[in-house]
Amino acid sequence: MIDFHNVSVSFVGDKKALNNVSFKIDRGEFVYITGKSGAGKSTLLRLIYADLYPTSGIVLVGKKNVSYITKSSIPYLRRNIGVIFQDFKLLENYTVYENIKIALEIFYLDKTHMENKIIPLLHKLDIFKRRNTIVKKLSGGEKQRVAIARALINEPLIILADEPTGNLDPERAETTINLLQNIAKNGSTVLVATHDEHLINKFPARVLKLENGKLVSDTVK
Ligand SMILES: Nc1ncnc2c1ncn2[C@@H]1O[C@H](COP(=O)(O)OP(=O)(O)OP(=O)(O)O)[C@@H](O)[C@H]1O
Repeated sequence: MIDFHNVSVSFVGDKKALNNVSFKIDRGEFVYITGKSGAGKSTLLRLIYADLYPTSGIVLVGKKNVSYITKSSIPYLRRNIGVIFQDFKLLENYTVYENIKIALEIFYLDKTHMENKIIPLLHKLDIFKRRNTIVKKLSGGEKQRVAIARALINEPLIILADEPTGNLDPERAETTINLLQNIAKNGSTVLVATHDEHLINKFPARVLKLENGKLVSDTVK
């Protein structure tokens, strides 16, 4: 599903944000990406949703080489990828419900069909009561749960989560990882960038560890 061959990324000068990284992730795998701040976790995720191209090496997503994806076909790639961003990237002046609905609109569902998809997910993430609230009035933890709902609503083949539990209390963080692991069991491929060793130990899975842009270990906890 995701295949990195000797991938490097340089932004400026000689320093590499990713340095000769290779790994393969199969369909339905749940994988943590760990490493200190600046190790390259976000850069690795950005390559997968074609927000960035490798400086050298090959990134294959579902057998497609992302370096050859044209700007006009990026939306087709992203239809299959749900991204939970560190800074949420929600529409702050829209309600919780509208933020999730917009992500579904590309599928042209009727109103009832849409509600039948959105409402159970709002309950699952414990944000149903906030469905008509404008996003800018929400707490950080609530915004994070909306961002998670928006990423999951299309049932994408790949879910990329950059510190998805960073703003959540420990109990909600555990619920979220549990939810993401269950989604992987249903066939989606899930990558979670996190610093949180406690969560990794509590919900063990494959761990790719980055240090200064290098992949230093690939282990199953
Ligand atoms: N747009 C950019 N321009 C220049 N340098 C960048 C850019 N984005 C990232 N970097 C650099 O690349 C390296 C890797 O950054 P990246 O954001 O991938 O790390 P990270 O592991 O996700 O960190 P964090 O946990 O703090 O989000 C860092 O040295 C960072 O300063």
